Amino acid sequence: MVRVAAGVLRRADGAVLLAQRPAGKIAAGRWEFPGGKIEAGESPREALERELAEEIGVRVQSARPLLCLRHAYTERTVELDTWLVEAWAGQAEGLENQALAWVQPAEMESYDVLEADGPIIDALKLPCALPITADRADADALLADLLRLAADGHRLIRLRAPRLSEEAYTALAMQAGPRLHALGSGLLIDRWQGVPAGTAGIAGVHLTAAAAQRIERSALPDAGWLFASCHNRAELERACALGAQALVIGPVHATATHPGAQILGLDGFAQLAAQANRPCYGLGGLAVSDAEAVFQHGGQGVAGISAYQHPR
Ligand SMILES: Nc1nc2c([nH]c(=O)n2[C@H]2C[C@H](O)[C@@H](COP(=O)(O)OP(=O)(O)OP(=O)(O)O)O2)c(=O)[nH]1
Ligand SMILES: [Mg+2]
Repeated sequence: MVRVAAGVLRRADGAVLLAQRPAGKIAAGRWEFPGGKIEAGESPREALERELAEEIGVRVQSARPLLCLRHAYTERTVELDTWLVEAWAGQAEGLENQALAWVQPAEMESYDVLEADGPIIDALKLPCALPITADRADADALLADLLRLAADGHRLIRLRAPRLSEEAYTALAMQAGPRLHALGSGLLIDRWQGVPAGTAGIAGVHLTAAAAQRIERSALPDAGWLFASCHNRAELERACALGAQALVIGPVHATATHPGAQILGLDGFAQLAAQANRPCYGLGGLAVSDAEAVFQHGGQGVAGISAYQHPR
């Protein structure tokens, strides 16, 4: 297995740096995040700093883990340890004659990026915060919660409302979606069958672990995000087999909402996330201020109900 460290330089406007692999290397002409093989005795972070200096002439000033994933190409398996770099010194230039491009994550479809990088692009498109609605029986109160979360700047909100009937849930999703969309936000819903495809503000589907067990892949919508919850290795494998693009893994810590559940701890979370090869949110007893610890354990960010109940 080839271990690789790669850096995602991200500017304040959200654009990230892609480099085109130069002639003479494997997959020449395809786009990638600058980086290269980790040498013997080097940590991933050291390799990142060396590769970015060698390939694009920048000195890393601050970086945090973004996503670590494995991908099997036909001749080799790579482990890509990617880092989000938001502060660096120097102007990026292609020191190995590679073309460079600053690209918004939403516009990467027009670049022929290496196959392994799909989940990295997902990680860049997805927010770090995933608020989940509190367990309420009143649809109007849920709508007010959704609008407040969107006004707080949340781009993606999980509508969890097990106490609503199927009808009430569907009506709420169809009413809230367009209003959230107008605020730059969107919903992940778990009862989508009655919601017309293409409804504004419906960003995707979230499968509970129980739903992921029983659903057929062919019953899933073919547009939008697919998220799934998991609590252990078997559920994680099921979610990945269904093609979930992002996972919500928990409980990381004890929570009042799910007493009696098997607590993973941050280390248990990290072990599962390391198997996932896609963005993973930690859920359960985490606060917004735990995001950094979640990043350090290989996660995308913090999912939660109480974490986001007060304005940030
Ligand atoms: N840098 C980088 N490599 C990637 C990405 N995605 C991906 O599959 N890879 C693969 C391609 C290569 O097989 C491997 C990186 O090796 P490399 O050829 O860039 O290694 P290097 O910079 O040390 O170059 P070399 O001197 O050994 O040729 O990882 C990516 O986004 N960035
Ligand atoms: Mg390289």
